Amino acid sequence: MTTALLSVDKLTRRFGGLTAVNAVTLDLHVGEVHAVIGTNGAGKSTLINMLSGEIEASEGRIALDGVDITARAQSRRARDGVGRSYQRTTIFPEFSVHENCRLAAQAATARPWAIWQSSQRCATSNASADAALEAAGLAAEARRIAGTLSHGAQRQLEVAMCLATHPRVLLLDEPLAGMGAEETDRMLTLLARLKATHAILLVEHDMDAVFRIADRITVMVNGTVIATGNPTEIRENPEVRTAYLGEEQH
Ligand SMILES: Nc1ncnc2c1ncn2[C@@H]1O[C@H](COP(=O)(O)OP(=O)(O)OP(=O)(O)O)[C@@H](O)[C@H]1O
Repeated sequence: MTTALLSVDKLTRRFGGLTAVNAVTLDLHVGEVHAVIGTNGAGKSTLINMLSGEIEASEGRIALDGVDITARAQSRRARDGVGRSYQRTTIFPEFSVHENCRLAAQAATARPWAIWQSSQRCATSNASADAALEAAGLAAEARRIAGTLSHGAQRQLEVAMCLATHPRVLLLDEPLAGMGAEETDRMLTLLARLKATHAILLVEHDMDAVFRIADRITVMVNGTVIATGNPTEIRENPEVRTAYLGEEQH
């Protein structure tokens, strides 16, 4: 097993009297898709929001490459290589596919005001956008207006926008939501390719897809991890079957 790229140790988040995430510990490795599953309100989005830096942890530690980043702001974490996608689509529909990626690349730089420079002069951002679209399988759509893409291709574009920021860790919040079978297949193929060079955390409700793509699965119930293991271990775990998969314990 490789050394973890992102280590999460006893991460906790309270909202008043509610403990949304309770002492969660997990590791993300390059070469692995690590899925986090759980029923509605289990704390999955809150966990991702803490890892990306959108909300602060109440307790616990997040380390990237062994360096404590718990107190770092979201913008700094993004520059350090922690990228995320969102549950809802965040593209600019009236801009081209390429422009969306270029803007994402520029926004992630240490000089965000460069966003006002002529796009032609932003050679680095253009190159990042080209590479991200290639990696996400969208190079042929670069000139299309983003809003005219299919729903599945728009979710692919969101992954491309994330890739344009040169992340090493990908935090993906329900990337398969609303997708048909063919679009799901395309996204899973993309994730299988990306995991060779990234550590991927996948929050997803589509259990068929999770069990197809995940190398490791963490199961959360009411903010607490009740099991972590490979798909076979999780499928056979009696506690998981009772608490989450809705089956009686035999
Ligand atoms: N900003 C907030 N203020 C108060 N409570 C919150 C806040 N954000 C989340 N919660 C609560 O924390 C708990 C965990 O929510 P969270 O959205 O992380 O769950 P989830 O597993 O992502 O659910 P879903 O699958 O429905 O997206 C829920 O009880 C939710 O109501």
